[in-house]
Amino acid sequence: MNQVASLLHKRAEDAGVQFDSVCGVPYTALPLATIICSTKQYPMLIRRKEAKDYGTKRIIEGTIHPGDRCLIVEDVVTSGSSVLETAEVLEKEGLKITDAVVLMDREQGGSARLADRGITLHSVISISRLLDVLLKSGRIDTATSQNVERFVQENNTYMSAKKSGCSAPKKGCDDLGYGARAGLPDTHPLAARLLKIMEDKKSNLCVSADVTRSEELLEIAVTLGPLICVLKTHVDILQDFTADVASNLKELAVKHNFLVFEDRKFADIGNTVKHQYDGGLYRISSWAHIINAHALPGPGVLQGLGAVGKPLGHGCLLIAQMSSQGSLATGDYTRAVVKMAEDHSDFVFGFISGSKISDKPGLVHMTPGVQMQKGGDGLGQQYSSPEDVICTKGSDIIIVGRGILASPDRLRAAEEYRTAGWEAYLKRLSQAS
Ligand SMILES: O=c1ccn([C@@H]2O[C@H](COP(=O)(O)O)[C@@H](O)[C@H]2O)c(=O)[nH]1
Repeated sequence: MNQVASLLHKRAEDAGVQFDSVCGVPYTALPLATIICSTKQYPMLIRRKEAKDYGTKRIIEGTIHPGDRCLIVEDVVTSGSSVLETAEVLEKEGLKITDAVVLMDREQGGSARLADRGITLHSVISISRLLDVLLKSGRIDTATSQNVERFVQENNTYMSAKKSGCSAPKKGCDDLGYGARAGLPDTHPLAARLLKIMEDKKSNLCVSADVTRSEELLEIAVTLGPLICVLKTHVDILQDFTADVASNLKELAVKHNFLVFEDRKFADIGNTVKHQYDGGLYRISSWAHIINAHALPGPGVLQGLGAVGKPLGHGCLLIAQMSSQGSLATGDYTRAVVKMAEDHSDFVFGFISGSKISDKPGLVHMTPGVQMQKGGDGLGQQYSSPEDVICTKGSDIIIVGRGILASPDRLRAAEEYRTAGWEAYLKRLSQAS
């Protein structure tokens, strides 16, 4: 208890928090607040959960000086509601509550909810940092860490509270349809074009045309073109690529109104990726509307790619999460990618991610690892269903490869995925309204 109390005090001190008194959230944090006040000589306020029915009948014990700043102390924060309840009681007594300090932030929306109410949350440790430490020291395995990560992402109390309270279409709300998002002033022109295609074609299906012969690639574009919003390629797995393949693909994209996405996953310094995008055998920038990049090298990768792609009106997706088992793109890394995307919104228009990770309605989320049935491919790929990806996880586009390519009737399979993706989107809209 002494160690924890000392860490909490140090956290507040390091953050430069100014306060006149301390109040612990009942009950677990009461002894922590007591130790801080006793060792560091602060006046302590005690919040009763229920007023006594005799004596002073006060709900706050201690000497109250209206206008004083009181620091709230808590052990674990999930939704932030206990901290808020305590803050409300203290504020009614005229105290100012600007900061709270907590041992562990479970990163399920508490910090955002408190920030909405003008309270900054300072945590000694977050759940993602705790997972990193436990994983690195061999105390938990990767699967456990990923399960917890997924649970945290899927149980964000702030996002779901916002969802249920979202009545009118406004920026950041989940009930904005693809078409409405296309028309927002902050939406990147390429994202606007894509969202409009999706609305017009009633399709949030991207087919991943992972084939090794150009003829088959073009055949997929011809047959499935009318059903899809994006055709994704891995040009470097083609055995017989020529410049003609690229120009045929461009023509088919115009004819069937889809965008071409080369899944090149650039991940080098700016100067190198610039050449890889613009030159070489494939001259990717001359035919792909969309490319993607890892954020690992830092913003230089976007400077290099942007120097080529921006003048051409192209756009880039940042890889914030991966569908493969054991992926290291989680937690703090994913959050840093979201920040990088938001800081480079003149070129980055969305993410490769397993779920919706940014509330900015102009950003598009595309999710690979999709098949009708959950499962894997034995080589690390993990599959979720269209319903799960679009409706539950709030992503925008399903990326489907072998779920369609391995079918004896690719057209029928693509239509099934298009329908499943679109119905999941309509269900999401109806739940939000
Ligand atoms: O995290 C990622 C990023 C990219 N992919 C790519 O998507 C397709 C998926 O193909 P399936 O046949 O549907 O498994 C493939 O081109 C991957 O390179 C991904 O799967 N996961």
